Amino acid sequence: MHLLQASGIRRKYGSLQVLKGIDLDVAQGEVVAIVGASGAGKSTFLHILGTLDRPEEGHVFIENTNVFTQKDKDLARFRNEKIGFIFQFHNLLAEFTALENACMPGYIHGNMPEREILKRGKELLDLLGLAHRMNHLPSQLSGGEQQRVAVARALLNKPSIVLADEPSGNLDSQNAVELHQLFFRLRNETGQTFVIVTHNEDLAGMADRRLVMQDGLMLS
Ligand SMILES: Nc1ncnc2c1ncn2[C@@H]1O[C@H](COP(=O)(O)OP(=O)(O)OP(=O)(O)O)[C@@H](O)[C@H]1O
Repeated sequence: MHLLQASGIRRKYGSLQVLKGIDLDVAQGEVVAIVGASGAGKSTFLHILGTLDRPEEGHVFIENTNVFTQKDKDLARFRNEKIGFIFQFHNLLAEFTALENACMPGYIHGNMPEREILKRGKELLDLLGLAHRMNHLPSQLSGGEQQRVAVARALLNKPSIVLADEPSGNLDSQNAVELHQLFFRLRNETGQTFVIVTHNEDLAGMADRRLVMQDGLMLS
């Protein structure tokens, strides 16, 4: 059984058929990269995998849950618990420290005692080489450090899967390489599963599978 199974995903905006029937199976512990020309539909597909958007047709199963049969409220809870997101622009909250930002999904989730949330946040920031930056505000961190805080935030609730959309798109090449290595380290050490949309061919080449999207279809 796959960790994630998407089948027959179709989505249109107005008369534009952006996704034309896409299937994707992802195994536990896999790192899958999706590449393709601008406008191919990669972000639209990733948003659907992340339950941020609903398809017109098709199904997504994550850990055996048929996600879109859930009501919006249940889906929001499921998303917070099971899915970690990393975007090109990290969207850290400017008035909160690195630690507070990393802990945010734990506070939203509301199931873990605060002590445990803080413990997990500190452990993750430590793992990501940010032990000495926990009490800094985002504005006091470099771009690479900010993106690593976003990675810690994505991992806080121990998600089943992390979805990343151009995660290194805003980083210089050195920081990009470090971030990419971090993904594989997390996979190797914790079995974390990733689906990553990227234009970065070095990252795509390192992935277990490099899939190509074109005009709303998955080519390989
Ligand atoms: N909310 C929206 N309303 C209307 N059209 C949209 C919307 N979101 C995306 N589109 C269109 O859908 C198509 C696919 O967009 P998408 O962002 O999924 O592509 P992409 O492959 O991720 O591109 P890029 O590599 O440039 O990020 C594009 O033609 C885009 O203009």
